[in-house]
Amino acid sequence: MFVLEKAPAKINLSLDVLYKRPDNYHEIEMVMTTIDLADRIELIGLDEDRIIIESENRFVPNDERNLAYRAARLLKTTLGIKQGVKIKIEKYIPVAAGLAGGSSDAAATLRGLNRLWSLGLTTSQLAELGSKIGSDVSFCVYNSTAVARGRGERITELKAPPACWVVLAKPVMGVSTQTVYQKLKLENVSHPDTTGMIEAIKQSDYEAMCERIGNVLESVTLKEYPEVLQIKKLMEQSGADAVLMSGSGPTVFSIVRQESRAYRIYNSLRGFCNEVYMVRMLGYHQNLD
Ligand SMILES: C[C@](O)(CO)[C@H](O)COP(=O)(O)OP(=O)(O)OC[C@H]1O[C@@H](n2ccc(N)nc2=O)[C@H](O)[C@@H]1O
Ligand SMILES: Nc1ncnc2c1ncn2[C@@H]1O[C@H](COP(=O)(O)OP(=O)(O)OP(=O)(O)O)[C@@H](O)[C@H]1O
Repeated sequence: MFVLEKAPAKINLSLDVLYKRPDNYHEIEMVMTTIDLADRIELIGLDEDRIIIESENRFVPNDERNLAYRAARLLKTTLGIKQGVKIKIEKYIPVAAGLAGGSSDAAATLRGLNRLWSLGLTTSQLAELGSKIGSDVSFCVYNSTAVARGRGERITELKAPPACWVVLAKPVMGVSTQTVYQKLKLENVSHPDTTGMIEAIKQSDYEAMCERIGNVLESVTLKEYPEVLQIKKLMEQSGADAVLMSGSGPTVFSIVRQESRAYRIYNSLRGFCNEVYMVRMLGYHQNLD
């Protein structure tokens, strides 16, 4: 028996940090959506009681450090499951990019094992389990558009954003999420209008969505890494409707309505950056231009 699951990347349309909590996490409020850039997860049932990770990507650990491994182990220990699983990860999402690749693999593993082992868990039960693996995993379990609060685990789903193209560029270095949060100085940041962003999505108001885009973590990463700032400026000059860094970075994305303009940005970035992608926000397959 085997099942296949798609594990899409996320982007943050807005990311606000409200305060630092006593547990050393930050209380956040962010609007996220999934994009059509996805890893492919294959789960193959094993009779023996073990978890095997297979991945060709040299940046992805194939032991218990892998978030997909942790997801399988968590389900097994929580529910006392004695069967094993081989988890094959075909990696397409860049690693340590601010696109929640590992979290999405963990979430896809939770969804897929729920099917493979006929566990009958609800999405909210899977999301609650996912929060024990990482702050972004709950959102990734829902696999849609949502507001995330708390440390990222309190999810309220939203309708899909207005149709558009997303061009992403990832500079070569990876960024440590923990270090970015540690270096954040909240007194110096301008906070995004989260309520306005939620309203723009509810109204399917593309212009308002573009105006309300914002990420307080840019104040750290753009300062520490001039390459990221340079990509952001290039995208702005190339005629994007909105440009933002995703998560703690270093990936920067442009939002554009017209396919022809998305291609222009994609082509102009390819000269500067090895990893450039042009995708749609998920859920839109027609009437884009
Ligand atoms: C930057 C984002 O990706 C935005 O979606 C998330 O906030 C981070 O999600 P994540 O990578 O799943 O985060 P975790 O693996 O839970 O935490 C990594 C580290 O980031 C910091 N962290 C994370 C989430 C949060 N709300 N406050 C934090 O301060 C903590 O130092 C933590 O040790
Ligand atoms: N399945 C996985 N895919 C990618 N990286 C993984 C995976 N499991 C564990 N990791 C480890 O997690 C680290 C961060 O990887 P990931 O691609 O999830 O970062 P990210 O996109 O910046 O995450 P986030 O946006 O949630 O902060 C990697 O350096 C890698 O060692």
